[in-house]
Amino acid sequence: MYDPRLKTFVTVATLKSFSRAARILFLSQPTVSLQIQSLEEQYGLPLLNREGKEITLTQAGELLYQYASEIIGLSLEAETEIIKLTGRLKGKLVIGATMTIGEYVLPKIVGSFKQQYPEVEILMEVGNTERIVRLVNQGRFDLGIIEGPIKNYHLVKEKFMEDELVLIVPRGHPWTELEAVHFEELCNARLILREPGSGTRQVLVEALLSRGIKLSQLNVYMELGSTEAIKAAVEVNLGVSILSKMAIVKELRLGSLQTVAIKNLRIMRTFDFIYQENYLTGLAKEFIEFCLKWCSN
Ligand SMILES: O=S([O-])[O-]
Repeated sequence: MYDPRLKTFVTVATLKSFSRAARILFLSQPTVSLQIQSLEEQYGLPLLNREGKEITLTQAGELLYQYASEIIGLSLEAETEIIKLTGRLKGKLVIGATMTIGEYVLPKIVGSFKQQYPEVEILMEVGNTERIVRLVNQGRFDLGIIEGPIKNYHLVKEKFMEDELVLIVPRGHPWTELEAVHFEELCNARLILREPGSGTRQVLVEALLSRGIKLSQLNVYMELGSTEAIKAAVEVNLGVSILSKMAIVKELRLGSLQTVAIKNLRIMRTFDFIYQENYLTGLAKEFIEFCLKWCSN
């Protein structure tokens, strides 16, 4: 077990804020300040520059940051090895998952993980990619699982599985007669999209950009922050949408939604695990392995 002041120091340095670190660590702000102060007294040098708007690391702080991150990482590694030795997983795992993953992929996996490891408590929060990435970076989750690109954050990303975004239309829509719809037709159709910040939307935007098309050239009729709401809107013919194949399995089976190919455009993406470097807990590591095995079966 490492000195808990190191975790506090690394959290303050990462978030550049005492108050945010206090919130994440469930400590009061005076406790966070006292812990940093006692480290500074121990080393006899200031670790943080507090002048100006942002907290930055001093030279001693930079050094300690590197060592502290390694110490914490090694401690988590030791935890993983000991878990393997005992073969008994227990504890709490806090996951942040994006919508498609949290609502359509993880429930089954979490269910069988719980069956195998009943002593593990799993807490899962669902949000869009932007939110999950931000909260993983703040240390709020042990593990994030996302469906869009990471922007402006230094986090470890590991591939979970492949996914495809598909064009969905309501039952009986004239496009279902076509082999594939031309892009020009799609540009004129009423499109129902996920909100900005969602991976689903970002992946679509990037796929369009790679073909020289801007989102503004499409007729975006509605933006909804929920996959279920989008499916319901398409079912009642308010427009068409582009969603993950994983999210429409039930509707395809029931026939309430249908997919249509887009000529010369296939939108593939990956779902990815994300976590802070050196901060992967033993439980999170086991969960990643479990998910990968589950998918390969
Ligand atoms: O929930 S998403 O699409 O980031």
